[in-house]
Amino acid sequence: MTQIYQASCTAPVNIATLKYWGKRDTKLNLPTNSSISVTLSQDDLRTLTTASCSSSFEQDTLYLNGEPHPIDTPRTLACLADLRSLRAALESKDDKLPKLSTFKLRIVSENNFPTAAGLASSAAGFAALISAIAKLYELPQNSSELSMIARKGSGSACRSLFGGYVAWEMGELEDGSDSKAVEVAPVNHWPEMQALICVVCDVKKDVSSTSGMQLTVATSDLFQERIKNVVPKRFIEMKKSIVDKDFAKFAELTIKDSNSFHSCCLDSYPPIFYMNDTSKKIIKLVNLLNEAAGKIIAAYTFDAGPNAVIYYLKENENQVLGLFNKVFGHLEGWEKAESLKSKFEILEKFPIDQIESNMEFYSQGVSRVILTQVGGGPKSVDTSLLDLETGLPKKC
Ligand SMILES: Nc1ncnc2c1ncn2[C@@H]1O[C@H](COP(=O)(O)OP(=O)(O)OP(=O)(O)O)[C@@H](O)[C@H]1O
Ligand SMILES: C[C@@](O)(CCOP(=O)(O)OP(=O)(O)O)CC(=O)O
Repeated sequence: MTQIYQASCTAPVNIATLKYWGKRDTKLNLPTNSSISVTLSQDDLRTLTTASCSSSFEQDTLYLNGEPHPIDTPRTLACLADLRSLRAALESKDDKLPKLSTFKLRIVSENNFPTAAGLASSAAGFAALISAIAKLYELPQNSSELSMIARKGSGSACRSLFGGYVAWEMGELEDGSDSKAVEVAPVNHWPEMQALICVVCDVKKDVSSTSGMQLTVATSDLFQERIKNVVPKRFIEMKKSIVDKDFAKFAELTIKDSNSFHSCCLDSYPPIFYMNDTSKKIIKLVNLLNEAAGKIIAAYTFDAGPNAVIYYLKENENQVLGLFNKVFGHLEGWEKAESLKSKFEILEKFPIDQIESNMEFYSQGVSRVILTQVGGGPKSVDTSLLDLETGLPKKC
């Protein structure tokens, strides 16, 4: 039987605290502003990808969650072309290397969370795909270099090449060779960062990020102010807040940036709405919580959809989860917090009567919660999703 070469990697989801919104080059996914994100733990949300190649494979194929998935999209093809050309360069220098760059690829991938549900599956998906192929090809490129390939798959995917706190530097060059992800701080610099995700029940968004940001770039005046004057300053301040582990500052900037991004969506013509009434209820709960605490202990942020991600520190877990468990405690996702529940509390100054008397209203609209935290970057793993006997995805 012809030899099958294979390698597997996992990669995380990242949720931006300073949003990427707008492209200056749609083909290369070059952004109009720099952005910052927190990488979330792969214990809770991760993609596992096995990349394989063989001279016996007749075409490039991708299986996602057990089903064949299109691989011939311009973005995926751009990623594969870059990786193959880096491998070809190695092969041209060393005759002994097998000519993997000429073989067709078979990629098998699984997300352990809902795909295309506004939970950044494309970011984890492209980061895992690039990491697994780079491992298969034994490429020497570092994470920043690989992030530039992931960026061509999906802009935000470039930040999933790192763990911890990550910046995507927008760069200036036309060929995108300076538009890459870099580490702001590793997980262990500020491991106390937690994230509560409220998955809001909704149909698939009707305006994709890609088309939404193009509409904003073309029509929003507010957006010009955002990229010229707001984000450049915020980028520096947010990096500093991470280095200083200044949660109040980090949280304020995160909240303001989510608001600014959604304002630009509303200012687009015709307007784009990603948040819904449930999202607004969650914003209200976070605001009331921070007011009751007398300082910012929780920061909400929303991507191009209604799901809320709430960042908070471990030291405020009982107060933050106490409130959200009160409202959404009936939902799936609290199993992880079982041992903490006895310590959950409602802050004395929190107007809980207001919420309790309207509980039906507040508790509706969320389908599940995910409790997670800051986590590490892509990992090389031995687990393979490929059945070497059949050359097909393993049956789970
Ligand atoms: N594991 C994966 N491997 C390769 N591609 C993937 C993988 N997971 C997701 N994708 C690609 O990303 C697409 C989903 O991206 P989409 O932007 O619609 O949703 P999302 O990333 O989950 O949500 P959002 O971008 O709003 O956070 C999938 O249809 C698929 O093409
Ligand atoms: C709101 C965002 O989540 C937008 C993400 O946009 P994508 O990275 O999904 O867009 P493409 O580059 O077109 O694939 C903000 C962010 O993650 O920074």
